[in-house]
Amino acid sequence: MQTPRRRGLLIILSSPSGAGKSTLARRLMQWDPTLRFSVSATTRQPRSGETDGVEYFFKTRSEFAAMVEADGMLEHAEVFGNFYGTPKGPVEAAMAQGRDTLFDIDWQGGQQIRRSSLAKDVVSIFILPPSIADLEARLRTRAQDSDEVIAGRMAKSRDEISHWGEYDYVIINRDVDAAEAELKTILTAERARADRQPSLNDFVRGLNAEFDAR
Ligand SMILES: Nc1nc2c(ncn2[C@@H]2O[C@H](COP(=O)(O)OP(=O)(O)O)[C@@H](O)[C@H]2O)c(=O)[nH]1
Ligand SMILES: Nc1ncnc2c1ncn2[C@@H]1O[C@H](COP(=O)(O)OP(=O)(O)O)[C@@H](O)[C@H]1O
Repeated sequence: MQTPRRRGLLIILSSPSGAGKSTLARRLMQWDPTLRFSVSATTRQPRSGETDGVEYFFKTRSEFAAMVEADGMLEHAEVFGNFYGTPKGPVEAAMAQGRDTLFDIDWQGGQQIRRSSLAKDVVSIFILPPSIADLEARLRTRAQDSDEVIAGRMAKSRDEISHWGEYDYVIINRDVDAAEAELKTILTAERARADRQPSLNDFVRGLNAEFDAR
């Protein structure tokens, strides 16, 4: 029988809207196709270019409520007047297979997962913009949201940023290539740490057997 692999890690990315989480998540997925992106359910309207089941599962409010009611969400929260949540089944399946999952969720979701029984498998990373002027410029150049929606996201960004200290790592996304490199370094180190655990357990079991035999 094969030695069981370690459980998959839960890699949580949070940031104020426009700081660059989706861009960095996309780059990380290209770098490592074995990484699984957690596709959230949301009640917000799709943006142009978004496909149901790829960026999000787009749901009506009643469909979303039914998923919560059926205990189908690992975490869920209201963000910018819409509901967002992480379907639980695929995360549990990936963890059991030893596959790491990447989450693009807000601080409320990050906090719920860190406070759950899965906390020890979490690696959490907060992405900061280099400045608030840059943050606003990025939301505008993304050109996906109306002025009103952008103003709403800017108004919430201070609150989101105030949670940076709850995360394991913080990356300032000044240059996107540098931020990507930092993210890969974090992931590589955290994986090495998680990977050695099963073999170390076996090794220390061996040392204890040696004690017992003395
Ligand atoms: N708690 C929680 N937050 C989510 C989830 N999915 C997305 N979000 C967050 O909801 C916020 C808005 O996401 P979105 O509408 O895609 O806008 P964007 O971040 O500006 O691209 C972001 O902070 C996301 O990280 C989820 O499943 N749970
Ligand atoms: N380091 C960076 N420098 C300049 N623009 C960036 C940088 N990182 C991301 N962007 C751009 O900023 C916009 C917002 O990024 P996005 O990844 O959609 O943010 P979020 O998912 O956090 O809302 C996008 O147009 C993206 O191409």
